[in-house]
Amino acid sequence: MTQATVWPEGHDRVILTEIDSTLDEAQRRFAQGVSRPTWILALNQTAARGRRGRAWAMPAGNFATTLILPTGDPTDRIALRSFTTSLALFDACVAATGRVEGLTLKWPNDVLLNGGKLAGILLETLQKGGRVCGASIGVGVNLAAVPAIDSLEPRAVPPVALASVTGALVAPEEFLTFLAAAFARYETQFATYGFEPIRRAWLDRAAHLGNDITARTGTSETRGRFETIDATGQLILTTDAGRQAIAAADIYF
Ligand SMILES: O=C(O)CCCC[C@@H]1SC[C@@H]2NC(=O)N[C@@H]21
Repeated sequence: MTQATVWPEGHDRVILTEIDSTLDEAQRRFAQGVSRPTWILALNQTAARGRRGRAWAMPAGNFATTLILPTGDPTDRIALRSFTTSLALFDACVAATGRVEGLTLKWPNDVLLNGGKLAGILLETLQKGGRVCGASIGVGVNLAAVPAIDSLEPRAVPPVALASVTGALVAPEEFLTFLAAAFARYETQFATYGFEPIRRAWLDRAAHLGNDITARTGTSETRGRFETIDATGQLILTTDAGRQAIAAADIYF
């Protein structure tokens, strides 16, 4: 069962049949002048990318969007949108399916369903004249199908599709409204109360909090107990060498 949701006031949307990557399209459109939050939804992408230079495969029926978010915020505050977006994505999945069972968040911003990767986020900054003046937030969700399994890296969380686990067949256009509405709510909360309530909400939904996990940065690995995330969104691990704050890494359970 889905709940009625309205498109958020002040946000624009563009729906494209096909594009190389919605992140690239966001850069192009921002360069031409975009002053309001603008969601670019593509029904197919021919050159989509994921975190750390990986390709992102998009079977038919899956969800791909990039939000152009014009903002004068400094880059450390822009980076925290990674957490507001993952919370919004979590809520959009609940709204689309009517269930919360099995949904968790993996640092920094993946959404897991029954331990499999349902959705990922890639956040980049937007610049004009060498000055950062916005974010492009790319979101991919396996709504209908999982990408080919041969593209999976060793130890990576296997992909999972919303339709096969929950039975919910959600159109990308419908999912976009759930996501945009939830994002607008978190954006208001963030602007009003700062990061702390976002941080707590994120931790409430965190996968493997309190367990030993491995953080891989380039070629080095750190294993420790996943204690929390700090006020800047860094991952805090308690390791044999003491407490460590990690700004960017891939996580393995
Ligand atoms: O590696 C990840 O987990 C992030 C995946 C982000 C994929 C989305 S799909 C829409 C947007 N356009 C892209 O080229 N990538 C992002």
